[in-house]
Amino acid sequence: MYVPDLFAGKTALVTGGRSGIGYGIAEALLKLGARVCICARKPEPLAAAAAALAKHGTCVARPCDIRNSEEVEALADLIQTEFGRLDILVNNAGGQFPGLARQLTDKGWNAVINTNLNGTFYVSRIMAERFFIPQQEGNIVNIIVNMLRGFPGMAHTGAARAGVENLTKSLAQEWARYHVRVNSVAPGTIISSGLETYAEPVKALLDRMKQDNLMQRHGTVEEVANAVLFLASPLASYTSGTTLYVDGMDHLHGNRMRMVDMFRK
Ligand SMILES: CCC/C=C/C(=O)SCCNC(=O)CCNC(=O)[C@H](O)C(C)(C)COP(=O)([O-])OP(=O)([O-])OC[C@H]1O[C@@H](n2cnc3c(N)ncnc32)[C@H](O)[C@@H]1OP(=O)([O-])[O-]
Ligand SMILES: NC(=O)C1=CN([C@@H]2O[C@H](COP(=O)(O)OP(=O)(O)OC[C@H]3O[C@@H](n4cnc5c(N)ncnc54)[C@H](OP(=O)(O)O)[C@@H]3O)[C@@H](O)[C@H]2O)C=CC1
Repeated sequence: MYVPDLFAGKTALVTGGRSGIGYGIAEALLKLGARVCICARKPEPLAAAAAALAKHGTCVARPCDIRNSEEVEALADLIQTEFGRLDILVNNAGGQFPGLARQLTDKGWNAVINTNLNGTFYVSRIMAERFFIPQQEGNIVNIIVNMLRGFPGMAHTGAARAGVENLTKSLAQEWARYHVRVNSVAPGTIISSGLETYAEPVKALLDRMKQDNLMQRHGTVEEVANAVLFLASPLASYTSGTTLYVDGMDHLHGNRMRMVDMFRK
C-alpha cells in the first residue's frame, strides 16, 4: 500500500532486528528502499538474519547490548562508517518474563527496566547526538506494549514501557526544534518469535486472551510493521509525541488479571 521507494535514500536502525517484530520491520523498510542496520546481543542469529535480509537490499549488523552505552556508541560508529547518516531509529529490542510483583527480585526487576527503559533511552540519546541533531532531521519509533490499564503479571515491563511512553512525549517536545519526530507503537499480543519464549501455562493463557479480544485474534508482525512505516514516513509529518495502539482494542477491553489468576492457581 506504500509507494515502493517511500524510504529510498534513507537509513534505518532497528534494534532487536534479528527476530520477530524487529525482523519484520527491518524487512518492510528494506522493501521500501531503506538501507538498514540491525543489532541484537546474540551474534550468530544476528548474522544469519542480516544475511537473509540482504536479499531485499543493503543490511548491516553489529552485536550490541542496548544496556551498554559503550556498545551503542560502537554501533553508531558502524552506522557512520557504512552509511554516513541515520534517518530512522526503531527502538524495538526488549522483553520481559511473567511473574507476580511480590516475587520479582531486584535482579529480575532491574534486568527488565535496564533493557526496556534505560536501553531505549541510551540508544535514543546517542543516535540523536551522533546523527539526528547534527543533521537537523530524524525519526524515532519506540515499540512498547499495551499497558494502558497496567500490566498485572508483568509489572516490571508495564512500568518500563509506561516510562518509554512518557519519554516519547518529552523527547518529541525537546527535539522538535531539531526536526526530530518521536512516536511509539503499542502492540497487543502479536504472533511472533517472542511468544515462543514463554512456557506452557502462558501459552494456554494467550489462547484465552485471543478469545477475549474483540477481533477474536492476535495481531501479526506485518500489522505492527505497517504502523511503524506510517509513523516513520512523511505521511505522519505532523504527528509526534503520540502512541499508536496495534492491539485489536485490548487497551480498552479484556481481562487484565488473567496472568495474575494463572499464577494464583
Ligand atoms: C502478553 C504478551 C505481551 C508481550 C509479549 C512480548 O513482549 S514477547 C517478547 C518476549 N521476548 C523476550 O522477552 C526476549 C528478551 N527477554 C530477555 O532477554 C529477558 O527476559 C530479560 C528482559 C529479563 C533480560 O534478561 P538478561 O539477559 O538480563 O538476563 P538473565 O536471563 O540472566 O535474567 C536476569 C534476571 O532476570 C530474572 N529472570 C529472567 N528470566 C526469568 C524468568 N523466566 N522467570 C523469573 N525470573 C527471570 C532473574 O532474576 C534473572 O537472574 P538470575 O535469577 O537468573 O540470576
Ligand atoms: N510479540 C508480542 O506479542 C509483543 C511484543 N512486544 C515487544 O516487541 C518487541 C519485539 O518482540 P518480539 O519480536 O515478539 O520478540 P523477540 O524475543 O523475538 O525479540 C526481541 C529482540 O530484542 C533483542 N534484544 C533483547 N534484549 C536486548 C538487548 N539488551 N540488547 C539488544 N537487543 C536485545 C533480541 O535479540 P537478542 O536476544 O539476540 O539480544 C531479539 O531480537 C519487544 O520489545 C517486545 O517486548 C510488545 C508487545 C507484544
